[in-house]
Amino acid sequence: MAVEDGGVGGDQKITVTQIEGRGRAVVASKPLTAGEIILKDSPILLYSALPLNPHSTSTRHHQIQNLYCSHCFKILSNPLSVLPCPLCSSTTAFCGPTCRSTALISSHTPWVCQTLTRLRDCKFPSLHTEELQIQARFLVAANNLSRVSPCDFQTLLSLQGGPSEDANAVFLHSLISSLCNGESINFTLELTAALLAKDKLNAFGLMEPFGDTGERSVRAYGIYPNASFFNHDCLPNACRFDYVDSNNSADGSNLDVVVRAIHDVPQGREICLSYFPVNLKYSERQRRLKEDYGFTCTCDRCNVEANWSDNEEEEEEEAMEEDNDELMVDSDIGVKEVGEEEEEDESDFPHAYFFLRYMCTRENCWGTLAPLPPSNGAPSSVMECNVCGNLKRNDDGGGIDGDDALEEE
Ligand SMILES: C[S@@+](CC[C@H](N)C(=O)[O-])C[C@H]1O[C@@H](n2cnc3c(N)ncnc32)[C@H](O)[C@@H]1O
Repeated sequence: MAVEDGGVGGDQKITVTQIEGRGRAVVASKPLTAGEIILKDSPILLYSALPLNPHSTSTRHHQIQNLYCSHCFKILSNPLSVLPCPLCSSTTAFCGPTCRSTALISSHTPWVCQTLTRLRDCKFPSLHTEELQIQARFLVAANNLSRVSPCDFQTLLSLQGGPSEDANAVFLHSLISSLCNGESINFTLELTAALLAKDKLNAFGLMEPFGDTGERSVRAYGIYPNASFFNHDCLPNACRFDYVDSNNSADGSNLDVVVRAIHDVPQGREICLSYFPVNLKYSERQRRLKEDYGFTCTCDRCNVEANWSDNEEEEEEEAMEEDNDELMVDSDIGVKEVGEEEEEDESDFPHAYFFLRYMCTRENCWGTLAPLPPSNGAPSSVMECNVCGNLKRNDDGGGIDGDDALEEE
């Protein structure tokens, strides 16, 4: 394992290392305590997850159009301070003068404004899929980045993902080139395809607040160059938080992502995130990792579950849906009530402990729990869910009781 550089973001808690078969990987350069902040990272590029023409897709999108600041992506809570874009006022709004003036020279330049308006107005039926519209938004943002911040654009180019045959790239490349009438910089088809691949492999979704329906929808996508180095594990030892609506937007820090250790991590251990909710079953995880990220996962959990029968997979899923109170490992049914006999071989389901301790018990949430950051080196006994934000006290006697839920901050 060769160390590529001395640390990420000047923080010597972690190093980026090349691991055969996994590419670049983040490794703990010292022992990390549960809850410790491993990385705070700011985006080099952000774009809305709303389709260009919300009317052409779903009512939900129609309803939430213009609910967010187009620069800092905070909810527009004060209608009196909302300012429209001077050029495309009907589709773009900002939470105040600071976001508007910053956006006009960075994320929403006149070129972006004009190109998005042309894309919205164009009548290509093939642009009527949500996927293409969101990819078009990304390509416009990436093209703009190459003009306003060439250095960040080079960073984007350094991320994982190369050109491949991609029908969407062919269509979007020709569409954006024709709409720009030569005003687009030299984005070749190959570069367009590579950028779309980088977006697919590296973009993080900034999620809508957790709703009662349990539906997880994305508000915006961001490219976080350092957070992009984390590889995937189906039982991660770190998870990612964002605080778009609660943190300060004046300095852009509301858009930062924070990666925290879920439990203690020894020096030299690779630090991994899960690229999706941990409750997905084996076949679904393998399918998504292959189709979306191009690899076959061979993590400890997958190695165990690869030998399970379909029945066992379904039983694990059912077990995770049960109330998690007072459950223990059981090799046949995944989990069992405390007090039942414990004769079975726990190696068949070694990750039951993870679900009991680190999976949010709120209905339909499936978020991951990590302790709050330690204070004076002592680990916190309060766990925070990275999806719904709930705080729960961890009694450390095994298990987290729903009755211990704390008020959300
Ligand atoms: C967000 S990038 C992670 C950093 C990447 N390894 C790099 O070199 O930049 C995602 C890509 O990393 C690789 N990767 C992530 N997790 C992996 C794993 N568990 N096993 C093998 N490859 C993995 C895959 O190529 C995936 O498409």
